[in-house]
Amino acid sequence: MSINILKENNVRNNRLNANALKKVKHISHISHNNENFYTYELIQSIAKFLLDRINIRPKIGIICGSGMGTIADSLTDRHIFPYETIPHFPVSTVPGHEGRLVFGCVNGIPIMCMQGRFHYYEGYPLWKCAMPIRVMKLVGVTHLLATNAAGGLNPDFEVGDIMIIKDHINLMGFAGNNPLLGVNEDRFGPRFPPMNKAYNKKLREAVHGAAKDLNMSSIVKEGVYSVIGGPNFETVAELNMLRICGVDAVGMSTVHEVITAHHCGMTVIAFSLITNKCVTNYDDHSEAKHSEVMEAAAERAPLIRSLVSKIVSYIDENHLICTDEIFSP
Ligand SMILES: O=P(O)(O)O[C@H]1O[C@H](CO)[C@@H](O)[C@H]1O
Ligand SMILES: Nc1nc2[nH]cnc2c(=O)[nH]1
Repeated sequence: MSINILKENNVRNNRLNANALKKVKHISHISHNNENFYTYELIQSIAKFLLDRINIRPKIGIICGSGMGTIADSLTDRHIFPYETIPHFPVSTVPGHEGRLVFGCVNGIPIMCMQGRFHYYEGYPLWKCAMPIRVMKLVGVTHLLATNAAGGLNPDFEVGDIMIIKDHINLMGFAGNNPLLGVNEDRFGPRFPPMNKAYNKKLREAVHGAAKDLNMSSIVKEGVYSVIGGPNFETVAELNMLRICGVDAVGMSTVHEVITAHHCGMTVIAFSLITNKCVTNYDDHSEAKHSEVMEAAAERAPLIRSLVSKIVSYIDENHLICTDEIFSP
């Protein structure tokens, strides 16, 4: 090929790339649901809105699962933001999710707590459900503690057990639905984040240690969580399929938050409260009910608060000094 043809090809390619980039720039603000993605600057403005109104600078974020809002109620020196008062925030629509961001302290350690999370089945795309995690990141949070209520699929699990999540199966991701959809924002993290170390091993061990101190080791298990989109609970056949795939507990949340947190370099620990045993045979006439999920959560509330308090102290004592991973916007 002559030098001239090569030059012409280069010019044409550059023009095509420029056009493609323009297009991508245009669509980068449009989601599959034809709504705006949150830009980095918008998330920054939400973080600033919050930081301008509080005195503490939390490094630990907590998400309260269904019926576990008392974790937030037990914080001291609270500053509460109902979601509807925060610019660009979605609102909570699920019973057992109060819908407030609560800043406060556990054992004197500053915390940013979501008293109520967002679920896909509420009609929000996953990137919107997970947006508060990015707000946490820009507020300065380095460690995320996510809790949820889940159905126990492992036959050894009982109602009231706590399952430390060691891994997940992102069923919604299999179908192409992911909180990281859209043009990647490099200031948060890489386009293709690995997920094999999403649930921090050291913190998982620390939770076992905390459970031992609290004399509750017999109810603390470890396992794989899987997310379905909801809002219906699973069929018998679906549950049997999930069990064959190695799932120990099933729910409708958390995975989008964990992916988003891990993507932006946060250290993650998560646990499920087993609020019901999954119905895996046709002769069992019991049915999953949200009211029972909430009752089981209320019953375990004091133990969960004690466990959370121990985990927070552990993170404070052992992890926050390690600042090399901390991201600066
Ligand atoms: O995962 P969290 O928010 O704890 O809630 C769980 O409980 C609800 C069903 O009872 C679903 O939303 C499920 O995901
Ligand atoms: N998907 C799902 N979510 C839950 N949340 C609490 N229990 C359950 C359950 O059995 N299935």
